[in-house]
Amino acid sequence: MKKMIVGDHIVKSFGEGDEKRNVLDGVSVHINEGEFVAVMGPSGSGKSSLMFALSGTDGINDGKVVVDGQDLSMLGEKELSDVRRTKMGFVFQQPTMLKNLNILDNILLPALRDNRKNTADLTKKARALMKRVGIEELEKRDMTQVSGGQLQRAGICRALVNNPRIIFGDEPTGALNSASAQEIMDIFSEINGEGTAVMLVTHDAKVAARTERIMFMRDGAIVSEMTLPKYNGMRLDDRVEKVTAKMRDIGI
Ligand SMILES: Nc1ncnc2c1ncn2[C@@H]1O[C@H](COP(=O)(O)OP(=O)(O)OP(=O)(O)O)[C@@H](O)[C@H]1O
Repeated sequence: MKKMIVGDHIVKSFGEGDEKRNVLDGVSVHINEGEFVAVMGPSGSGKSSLMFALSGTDGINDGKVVVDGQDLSMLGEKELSDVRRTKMGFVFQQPTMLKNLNILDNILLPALRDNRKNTADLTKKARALMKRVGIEELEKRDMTQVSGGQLQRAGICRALVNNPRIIFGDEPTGALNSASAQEIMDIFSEINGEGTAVMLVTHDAKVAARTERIMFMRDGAIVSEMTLPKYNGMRLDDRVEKVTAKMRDIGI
């Protein structure tokens, strides 16, 4: 399997002098093309920092991150932002959307910054995505007129509109009730089934149990990993039990 992203001895630190602390302490990790992975671990263990490092969102202090053979530290700001815009999509716990724009325009906003793309084509793509995730009726509403689950669906459309090769999700179901969370996970599974890699940071064993590889972090390091067969919609409870047993074993 081809590696899409490789992190090699990543060190990320905050603070100066005696206060200096490594939040990523020499982490080596990879994500394969089309893979579905989760990162779990206690609060403050470095999960989001790892995601920000692997996506080139944040610089690192040592080690390197290579995306499709390109060492991110060798790229200028413009090239780095091109890599992020063309290859990556981002979904957060609370989608940040502008209040004065409707849902459709919010979905289109980041993509339209890339003026090489045609607005009509992008709009068509955005509408197709909205239909697919079941929010096609909502394009004229603003973010205060939709539910949390609908807003997150819009966030996923926004992340997908540029056809990324990987979606990074930082607690994408964290603000949702459990039924909406599972529906959002159905969408991630579908996207992944079409070949897009997905990396989710989550506290929720039910979310992680949908993926095929889980990395467990503690104190800025990956302390354990488990793999699961691709989820086929069956026996989620058994998978969740395996994940929680592993968490108990390693004490997180
Ligand atoms: N900008 C920053 N300045 C200083 N410390 C930071 C900064 N960003 C993160 N940290 C610290 O780095 C550590 C790791 O944070 P990170 O957000 O990666 O953890 P996490 O595992 O994602 O936590 P959570 O599950 O609570 O989101 C934490 O101790 C956090 O306080």
